[in-house]
Amino acid sequence: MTEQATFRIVVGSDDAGLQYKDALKKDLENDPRIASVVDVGVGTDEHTAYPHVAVNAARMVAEGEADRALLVCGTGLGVAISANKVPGIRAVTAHDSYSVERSVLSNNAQILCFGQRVVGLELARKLASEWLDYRFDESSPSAQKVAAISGYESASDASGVAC
Ligand SMILES: O=C(CO)[C@H](O)COP(=O)(O)O
Repeated sequence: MTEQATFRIVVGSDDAGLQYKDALKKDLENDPRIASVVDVGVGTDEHTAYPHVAVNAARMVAEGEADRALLVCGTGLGVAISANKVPGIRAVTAHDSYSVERSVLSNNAQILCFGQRVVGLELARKLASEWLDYRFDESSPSAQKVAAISGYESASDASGVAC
């Protein structure tokens, strides 16, 4: 039975991540688990710095225009740091299978970041594919820990949420 297309994905990179972003985008466009792919750049010969691309993508997720984002820069670090500035966003850099799994199952992260200068393309493609199979379980023990993260975002509750 064909799995129902569920994810609306946004992809983005700086020029250091362009090659991987384009390769991953092509994979996603051919993946039956994907409903739509939006590319927020960069394009060829475009040199927008990673914070702007990452925040644009993260805002789309935070505002419900996309379900998840896949971001690439040289290390995968700058795009994650930038995306995490958007309230409600949990972005991680992960280059191994276990971390990718836990980024969803433990952290309910909506954004996965890769470093084109760090991980091989074939591994990145495999990790992106695995990532699409994971769904956060709101009834799991991890849910209250994720809620605690969100609690620290609230200006009115600087002490956070106990768990
Ligand atoms: O990896 C990057 C940011 O984390 C980016 O692709 C390169 O940044 P730079 O070293 O500041 O040029």
